[in-house]
Amino acid sequence: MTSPVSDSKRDRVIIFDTTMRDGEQSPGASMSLEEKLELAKILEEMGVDVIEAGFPIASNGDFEAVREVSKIVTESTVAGLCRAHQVDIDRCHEAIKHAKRGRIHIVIATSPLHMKHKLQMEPEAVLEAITKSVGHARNLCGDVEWSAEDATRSERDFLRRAIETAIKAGATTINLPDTVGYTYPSEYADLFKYMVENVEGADKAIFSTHCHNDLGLAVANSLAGVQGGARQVECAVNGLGERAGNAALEEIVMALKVRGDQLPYETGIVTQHITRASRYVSAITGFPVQFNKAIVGKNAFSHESGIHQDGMLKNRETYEIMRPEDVGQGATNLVMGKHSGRHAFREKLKGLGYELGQNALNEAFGRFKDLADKKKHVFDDDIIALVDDALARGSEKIRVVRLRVVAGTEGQSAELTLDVDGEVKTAHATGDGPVDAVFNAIIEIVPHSAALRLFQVHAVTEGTDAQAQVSVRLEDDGRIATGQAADTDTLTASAKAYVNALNNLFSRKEKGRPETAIASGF
Ligand SMILES: CC(=O)SCCNC(=O)CCNC(=O)[C@H](O)C(C)(C)COP(=O)(O)OP(=O)(O)OC[C@H]1O[C@@H](n2cnc3c(N)ncnc32)[C@H](O)[C@@H]1OP(=O)(O)O
Ligand SMILES: CC(C)C(=O)C(=O)O
Repeated sequence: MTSPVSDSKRDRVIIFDTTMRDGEQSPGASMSLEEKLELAKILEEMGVDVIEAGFPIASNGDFEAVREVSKIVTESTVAGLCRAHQVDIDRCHEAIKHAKRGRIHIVIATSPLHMKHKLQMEPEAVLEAITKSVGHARNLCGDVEWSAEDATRSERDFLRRAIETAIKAGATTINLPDTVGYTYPSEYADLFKYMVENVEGADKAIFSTHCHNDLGLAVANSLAGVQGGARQVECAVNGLGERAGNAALEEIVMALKVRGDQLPYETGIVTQHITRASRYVSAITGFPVQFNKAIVGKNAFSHESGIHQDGMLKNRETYEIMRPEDVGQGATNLVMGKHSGRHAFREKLKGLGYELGQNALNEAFGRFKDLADKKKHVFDDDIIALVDDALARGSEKIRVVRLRVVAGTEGQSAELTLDVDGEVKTAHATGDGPVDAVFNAIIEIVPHSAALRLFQVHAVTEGTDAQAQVSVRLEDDGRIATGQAADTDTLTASAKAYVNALNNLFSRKEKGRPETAIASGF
């Protein structure tokens, strides 16, 4: 007979990870033996209490995975799943017998629908199968979990009898799965409360949740189950699982940690390992983690809006209810984009080594907003390029005002407007290619004898929307001047770089300096 579960066990929630069993039931999420062994190590290090490593009767591969995981795991309990069949249980026992702590997990359905159509068994025969299977398992292993498949669509009184039968036969954990993700939080909480209060022998077992996400309620339902008296939660990393998945381990754990005022139960999870586990599972299954996924998504701790960024800079708790470091996500990320404000921009520049005065900051901020309107991602390198560009442009006499280029198979021409010492001038030119046409237009507006010695383009960042960074070198009478510019439009960047080089050349001439001048410090 099992003994009552101690009070200390009821103060904590046991985390039962089923990524390798239910998670692997997701079509396309198969994992190799090596991957499962590595995952088992990660889960153990993370402090998972029970690792369900497979369904040993399902295949030799599953058997081997449960057996090998059992051999290497020493802290966590290793469980294998079985139907209420002796052959399944014996095979499972064979696999977990190497574990320091092994668990046999038996499932059989208790809902009228499943019993009638799937099992084709009378309810009384199901009760008999529970007695036989759980009793057999208990003779082999001291830790037996029994699951009432489709518990949430089962008749309450029959479910109560089935649970009592399982406990009487020696089950130490009673799992009430919401197999098809059908239940509601209040209903699920009430189911546990009712069973904990009414099942004879309830104090001899730990009650457990196992929720599927068909209605997106898996995590909410699991927490409601805990509210109702469950002290084990079955879940999977990244919410992997059959169909729409299982309750996500990381969400359950952090909801318990962050809102201990609502559910004052500890877990043994070292939360700093959560992101590593998530990334590993995503890598081996090939299932990407959506950007806005709670806890482990790329954007979970990223802030782009100016008002939020300003709040974060003043006090991070304004917009973060947990710290990214606590889940192994690194630092908070203030993403620079079109919704960012001056506070965040100034902070970003400080981080990049720039301290600008108010006017220069405003000028750079205006250019940044224009860039962010054009470009989906503004990277640090983009900001460096535009600030350097703005600094370089500070003292120039010639400025690009407008550029229009026609390119393609019909020929190339450029219509360019420059501000030359306050006078706005426009020229129209053709050329051998659009860049040549742009440079010819500049020469038409500002006639000069300098020769083009270098024209170089490279992308500041990746992607077709990347800024082009253009370098131009001009030589006139032994004087060399270089100009650089960056823009999402390569031709605009080319015009600005050329004009920048001209400004430098003229400035050198005025100062009588023959040496090389490099306009901006990229
Ligand atoms: C809710 C869950 O996630 S439960 C776990 C689901 N996971 C899996 O099914 C993955 C592993 N499964 C498998 O590899 C295979 O289904 C096996 C090896 C278990 C069984 O394969 P097969 O013997 O070919 O049977 P098949 O899968 O076609 O049908 C299932 C049989 O098990 C019976 N069965 C289903 N659940 C149970 C159960 N919990 N206890 C006893 N019998 C059950 C069915 O009634 C059916 O019996 P029948 O052949 O007499 O009609
Ligand atoms: C085996 C059980 C726990 C299950 O996966 C379910 O009912 O969803």
